[in-house]
Amino acid sequence: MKIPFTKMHGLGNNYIYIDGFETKINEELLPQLSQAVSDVNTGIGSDGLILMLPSTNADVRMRIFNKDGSEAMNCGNGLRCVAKLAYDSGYVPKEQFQIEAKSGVVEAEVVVIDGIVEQVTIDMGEPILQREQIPMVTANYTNETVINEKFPVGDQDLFATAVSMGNPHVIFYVEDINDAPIDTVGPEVTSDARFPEGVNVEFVEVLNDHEINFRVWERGSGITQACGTGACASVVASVLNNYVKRGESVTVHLDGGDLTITWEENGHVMMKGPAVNVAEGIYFLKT
Ligand SMILES: N[C@H](CCC[C@H](N)C(=O)O)C(=O)O
Repeated sequence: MKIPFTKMHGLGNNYIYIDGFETKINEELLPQLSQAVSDVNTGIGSDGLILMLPSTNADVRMRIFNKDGSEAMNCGNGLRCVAKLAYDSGYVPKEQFQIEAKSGVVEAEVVVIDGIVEQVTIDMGEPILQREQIPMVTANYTNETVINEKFPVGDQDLFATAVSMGNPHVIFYVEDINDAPIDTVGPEVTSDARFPEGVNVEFVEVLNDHEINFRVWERGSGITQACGTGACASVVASVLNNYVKRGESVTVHLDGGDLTITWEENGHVMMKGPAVNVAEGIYFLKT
């Protein structure tokens, strides 16, 4: 089966995008298709697979699968690229529209310069802070939320802040992002039993009250160049820990570049950043 695709990235967080309006794929094949296309040796090479699909609740729908084939509830970089793809494809001939993710419907706005979508703003909605909804399970806890809570990992006492953007994130603060134990703590915590659905693991260095450095070990994909939902969760966590201010924009420096995130006074988290086309092609699915 020949499958047309577009490879796109948001700050280096790259996915294989399939236009589900044109190409119909048996959805039972999607997890293994994500694994196959993500493989840099035998596939195309990516952090996973994203489908742009018709929606009855919004202008378009996004489904996102990680490199390991697991389906995720949300993807910030993916939403920006789906917005670009939907606008460029002509399916959504307007600059403000809605996208349905598994976690819910978000508002998107594309910034078009000389006919090209360069930047996209997504209203990511409200973060989820109640530990049982993250979900995070811990014995005899006292607070409903998880803010700078002792979180033993091996023989280390780390301190965790947990936030969901529809998908689960745990944030650890470090003195220097270059020393973040991403290769050890990342894989260990992402499948920790205290997170029954797994978790995206973020490390944050606070530079000042409007700038943070950020690295991520993503659930289902490992280290990526950027994580949009993770950047949103990290700004929320930084407000909760009094490092940055509610209602003020924060520049998040990720491996792949910068995102501008604001946790607005109305409770919504706004994310602004680029979406880039890399290539178009045909993938030969062996069935
Ligand atoms: N690995 C994530 C999904 C991708 C999120 C990330 N790429 C983003 O831009 O938000 C999860 O399993 O929840």
